[in-house]
Amino acid sequence: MSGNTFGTLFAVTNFGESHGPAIGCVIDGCPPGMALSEADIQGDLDRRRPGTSRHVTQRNEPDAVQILSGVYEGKTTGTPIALLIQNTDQRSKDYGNIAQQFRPGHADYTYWKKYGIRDPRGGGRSSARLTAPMVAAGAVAKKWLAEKYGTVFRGCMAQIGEIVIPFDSWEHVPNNPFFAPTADVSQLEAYMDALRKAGDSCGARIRVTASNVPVGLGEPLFDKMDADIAYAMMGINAVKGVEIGAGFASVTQRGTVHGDSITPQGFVTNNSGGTLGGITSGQDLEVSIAIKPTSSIISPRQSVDVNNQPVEVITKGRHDPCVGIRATPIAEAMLALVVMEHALRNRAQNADVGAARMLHMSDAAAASLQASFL
Ligand SMILES: C=C(O[C@@H]1CC(C(=O)O)=C[C@@H](OP(=O)(O)O)[C@H]1O)C(=O)O
Repeated sequence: MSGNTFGTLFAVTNFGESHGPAIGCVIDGCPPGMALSEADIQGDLDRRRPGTSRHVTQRNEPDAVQILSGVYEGKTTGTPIALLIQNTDQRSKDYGNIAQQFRPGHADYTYWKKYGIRDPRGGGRSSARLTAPMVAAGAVAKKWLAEKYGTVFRGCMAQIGEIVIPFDSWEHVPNNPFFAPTADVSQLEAYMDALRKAGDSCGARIRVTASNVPVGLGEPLFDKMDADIAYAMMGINAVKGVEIGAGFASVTQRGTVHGDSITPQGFVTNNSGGTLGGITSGQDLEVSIAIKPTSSIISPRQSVDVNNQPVEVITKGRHDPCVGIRATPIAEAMLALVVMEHALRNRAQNADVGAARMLHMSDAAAASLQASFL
């Protein structure tokens, strides 16, 4: 395995480079019979695409998706779904110097050391552009899960650099370039304008949730739901931390506080982040990720070239001063792929009883259904 496929039952194989002719993915394992068109996928790609505000890279890609296979007369056929996104706005001359040098904090160094060859144009295979096919695949998973269980995925920016963003309402998220859940983003705009002028970059914290998640997804020892979420989130470029539920705040919580009380009406709090023992509880999945500052910045930094000679690296070209600004739809997509994988897995092992519980039947009703299967 060479690390380009995510998932097993809903397997997404990602291909392409930032400045090659196209990028895309092949989804193998999508259940048949679901209505699917490009329009179902394009909305999320539009939310992620570059060039949409002054706060992100000015590379202008339409990221128009084309379905090449796996759909007949508007429905998935159960065969591989190939999704293609053309690259149309490459400017490879910006990468002339970088081809021989290593940007501090970038995969340039490790790709070169590992393979002895790399496509440096736009970051090549290590480019954050390769998140676009995952967003496309995630849109397919989101659609299936919405139709089957009513599952809804939402994300927002919780912090940019030093600025903690208050959560006012999900309604604000689509109305500003930051995916901020608040109406007034003037402070964020001023912060980013100053950062860009200073030739520097910053990190971000992104929150992503899933509601109406079926109960019982996730496996007992390994392949826990939370373990797979962490694996998926760490697969996103520039992610350096993942929290589930209370996350690192659990360190200072007491057991009397952390354990979510259960009433006949349900859980009182959600410190667990929607998983207990690695298995979904039916509460919302609550995930938070830390994204590091972009490594491609114009400010000069100390490094070496491919001959190990000292150089001062200055990264020219079009870059995101904060890759976190466009990360919200990516995190939603990766969470959807994890839930999709586990939904199919649970269906395979536990179809009858699992289905009853997933539909939120009472334990007594599920037990009587179970008895009828034996
Ligand atoms: C194109 C995208 O982001 C790119 C991610 C990226 C990198 O090194 O990760 C470098 C830049 O590429 P280029 O120099 O070709 O403009 C970004 O614009 C995208 O996300 O679609």
